[in-house]
Amino acid sequence: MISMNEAVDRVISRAHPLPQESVAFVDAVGRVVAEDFVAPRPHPPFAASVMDGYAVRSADCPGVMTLIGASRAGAPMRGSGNTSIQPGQCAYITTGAPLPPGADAVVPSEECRVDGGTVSIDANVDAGKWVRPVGFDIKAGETLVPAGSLVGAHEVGIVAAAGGGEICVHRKPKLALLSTGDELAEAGEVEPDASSGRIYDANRPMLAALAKTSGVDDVLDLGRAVDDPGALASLVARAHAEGCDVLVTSGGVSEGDRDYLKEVLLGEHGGGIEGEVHFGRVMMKPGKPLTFAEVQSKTDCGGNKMLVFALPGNPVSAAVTFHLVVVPTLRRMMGWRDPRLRRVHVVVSSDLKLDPERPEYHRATLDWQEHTRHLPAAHSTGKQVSSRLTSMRGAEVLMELPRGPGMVAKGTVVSALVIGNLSSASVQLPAISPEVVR
Ligand SMILES: Nc1nc2c(c(=O)[nH]1)N[C@H]1C(S)=C(S)[C@@H](COP(=O)(O)OP(=O)(O)OC[C@H]3O[C@@H](n4cnc5c(N)ncnc54)[C@H](O)[C@@H]3O)O[C@H]1N2
Ligand code: MOO
Repeated sequence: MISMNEAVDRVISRAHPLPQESVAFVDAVGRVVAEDFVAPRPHPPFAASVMDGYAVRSADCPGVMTLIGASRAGAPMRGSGNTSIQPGQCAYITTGAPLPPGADAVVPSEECRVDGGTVSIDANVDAGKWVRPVGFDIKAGETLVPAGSLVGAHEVGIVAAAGGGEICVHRKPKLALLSTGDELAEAGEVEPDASSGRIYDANRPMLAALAKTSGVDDVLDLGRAVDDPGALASLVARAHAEGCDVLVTSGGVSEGDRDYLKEVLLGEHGGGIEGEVHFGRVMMKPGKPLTFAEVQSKTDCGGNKMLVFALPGNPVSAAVTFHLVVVPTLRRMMGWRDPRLRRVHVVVSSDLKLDPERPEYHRATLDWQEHTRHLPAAHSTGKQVSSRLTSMRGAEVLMELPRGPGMVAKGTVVSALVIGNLSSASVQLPAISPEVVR
């Protein structure tokens, strides 16, 4: 059986960045830039004041100057005849307004005495003081958003400041989702009778939400399928025919007499598809039967290959394996340069029993406490059985625990993969001033 690290390597080696497309910059949030976005013009496009005050010729200061006009943001100084500042003259100016020709500095209004039509300044003023020259913030031709960057709100603002336009980004993958199992009922539907052996489908809504939080919005919902090989084959074929880049299924990949998915992916049950299963078991917990395959049309062998992740049916196994292998795949297709989950070090906050047979991804929430110094404390989410989905509640990391025997003692530092949004993690540290850091 391969290790999880080997599984991730195999998956990433078969996921390729999708072709690029141009989108309006406001629609590029969450996308990865495929070609550098370069500033077409400088910012500011004119020398601009940093303060509300008076635009002067520095050589005139200290001194008394005649006020000849005003330059306001959006309303540069204009006038009949000569609008440039001559020796002995100055102009009122607001923050962001163009510096009038002839002036080379700005003096804040608090440092000026205004008396009718004259302005007195008592101190020396350096040329360039309180002025942002042309291109001070952004130079023309400067790379504003380099290829490989993930576009967020700040990048949108930067591109807007440069005049907006289209950004060249990688296409996002189209993902199909399918739950399998005779026992599944749709959440929200009438409660199944306990004697029917039916349970609600937790995986599809959860995986759809995980796809969304991973940045994928084009999702083909294939619904729930009964454990019938022909029906499964035609649904896999449909996902391929509809141009899905990735298909994620759950259930039906273990050893039961109705676990047909591996055979279906190999093309043994029709549907006009054939496939290659790259691995069908991984030495890890939870999610040992995790299966990864590539499927293509039998009649068009040179056509697109769809990556298929057949996740185990147990809901925790489905969630954990989605994070471990599907998220890096989606990231790679969206153009991420480093698509792997981020690894951090954490301090275990209670004794944890190791699994004697398989390395385990133990779910935990984090909090930063003074006594753990610079590392966060990781609190187990409790019983880790793969059917107990509440062990995923609030989970921010998957601690990478080795195979047993024995335990990991409270206070031990272990590595953990980040699956949550750490900006909402519980942080209890006092602020540190720079002197303390030194
Ligand atoms: N003889 C063996 N049996 C099992 C093995 C094994 O190695 N040998 N592996 C076990 C492990 S580990 C796992 S994990 C499960 C995975 O099995 P499947 O992927 O075939 O999943 P199912 O049997 O279809 O379902 C397992 C479990 O999960 C429930 N389930 C399925 N789908 C959903 C859903 N959409 N929402 C909520 N719950 C779901 C299902 O009812 C079962 O209880 O196999 C072990 N067996
Ligand atoms: O690998 Mo399974 O997820 O232990 O139940």
